[in-house]
Formats: sequence, structure tokens, C-alpha cells
Amino acid sequence: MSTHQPRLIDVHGQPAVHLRAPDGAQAIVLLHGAQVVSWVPAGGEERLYLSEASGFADGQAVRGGVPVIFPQFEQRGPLPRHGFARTRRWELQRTDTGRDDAIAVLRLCDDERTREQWPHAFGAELTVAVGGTRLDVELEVEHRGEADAPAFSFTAALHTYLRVREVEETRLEGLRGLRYHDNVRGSESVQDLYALSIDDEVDRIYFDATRPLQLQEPHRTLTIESQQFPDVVVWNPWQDKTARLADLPPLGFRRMLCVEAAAIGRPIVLAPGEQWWGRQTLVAG
Ligand SMILES: O=P(O)(O)OC[C@H]1O[C@@H](O)[C@H](O)[C@@H](O)[C@@H]1O
Repeated sequence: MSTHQPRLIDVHGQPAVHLRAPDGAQAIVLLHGAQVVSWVPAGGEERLYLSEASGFADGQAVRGGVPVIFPQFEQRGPLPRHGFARTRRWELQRTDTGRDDAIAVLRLCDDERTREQWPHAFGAELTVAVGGTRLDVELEVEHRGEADAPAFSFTAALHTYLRVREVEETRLEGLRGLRYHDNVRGSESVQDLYALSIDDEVDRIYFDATRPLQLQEPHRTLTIESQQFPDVVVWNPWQDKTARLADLPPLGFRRMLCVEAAAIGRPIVLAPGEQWWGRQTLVAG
């Protein structure tokens, strides 16, 4: 059996690590934002959406894959929208190929620039593991301040862009009974239908999800599980909003659905020395 060691590659001018498990499952992770931009399960096809109109410049957000949102979700605080983790270069700490999977660990720590925006000593680590039909993405955050430093709080998300053949033929199951905030209507509701169909702009935060979700397409399924990310964001900009996004092609919204593992409703609070982690797992079927 040949083992394929993780390789450093270039993706639109940005360094990235290419992971390949012994069974052929693959993922590509940019150092920029620690952003997974490609995932192909063993014997399968690409399951993440990456916009062909995305920019890849330093300091810019990449449209697609799995952006890491930290330490602020959206505009729920004073920081730039969705925080700074997605626009900073992370450090590649470690890669490994085991019997069943290939792994990359990336790290972002506070520096002068982060402290100007968010005055806290932190270490964030993203672990990506790919193998078989499964992709695991785990975010860990540690308070690295002195013992007498104040606690800090943050919101976070793994803003996963799932690739779909045709979003109108897609159903997301597993949200029934959950309370959600509808960002499009500015209202609160409870999901009463068993399956969410996407045929218009959708931008919702579902709170306290407990079950795995299933993304059903006519020819395939994706199971989406999360641990310690209590909330789920579902986002598709649809036609009009897409026209206002320079980094998404006009029909891009038909090929994607964001299903994000998030901690928004109850921000995470860490005292010095404390850690938190949350994980999203995708299983292709
Ligand atoms: O364009 P951005 O900053 O990547 O954000 C994309 C979307 O991200 C989603 O998580 C938000 O719920 C949406 O409101 C937002 O439009």
C-alpha cells in the first residue's frame, strides 16, 4: 500500500496543503483562513462549492469551501463582519497520513493586529481529517492570557458551502421543531415542515439543533453532524443578493447551499487557561 504524504501546493497564489488518505479521499486546505476549499470522498466527487469568481488575495475572504468564522459571527459585535480568522494566514502545524485518514492541523494565535481588534490572548487550532466518505473539521480555541486576565467571549462558525447539482431539487432534513431567527424577514419562527426546500433567499439561524441533518439530492445524500456547535445557519443568497456579490457568479447560488455549524445564540465564554472545541462532520452517501 502506498502512502501519499500531504503536499504543499499553490491554489490561486495561496499556499495550501493537499491531503490524500490511503483510500483516495482528498481535501485541500488553504493556509489563508485555514479554509478547506475542496473535499472529494473516496471514490466520489467534489462535495464543496468554491466560487470561480472568488478572490484569493491576502486579507480578503474566499467565497466557498469551509470559512472559519471567529471570533464574531456576522455583524453581531464591533469586529469586521464574520471576524478576522477567515482573512488571516494560519500556520501549518502538522500533517499526518494514517491507515484510515489524512490530517492537517493549522494554528492562529493573537498578534498585534488581532489585539488591536480584539484585545485577548488566544490560540485557535483547526484540525481537518479526511478519509473514506467522511470529512471532519474541528475548531479549538484556548484562552492563553495570564491567570488574572479577564474572561473573553466569542461566537464562531464553520461556514460550509456544500456543492449541490441544483439547489431547488435539494431538501434539508432534521430541523423540524427548532426555533430560528430569519435574517431575511427579521423575525423569529419555529420550523414546522419536516424538510426545508430552497426556492428563494434563505438566511436563518436555527438554535439548539440536536439531530444530525440530511441534505437530500435526487441522486445522493449528505449527512451533517456537529458536536458542541449548538446552532445551524442555512444560507443561500438567491438571485438578487448574488447580483450584489462580486465574488459569486450569477448562477452560483444554484450550485451551493451553506449549512454552517455555529455557536451564536449563547456565546462561548473562556477564562484564562480554558479551552473549547466544536466539530462539524460531513458524511457522503
Ligand atoms: O458575504 P459574507 O460576509 O461571506 O457572508 C455571507 C453570509 O454568511 C451567512 O452566515 C450569514 O448568515 C449571511 O447573512 C451572510 O450574508
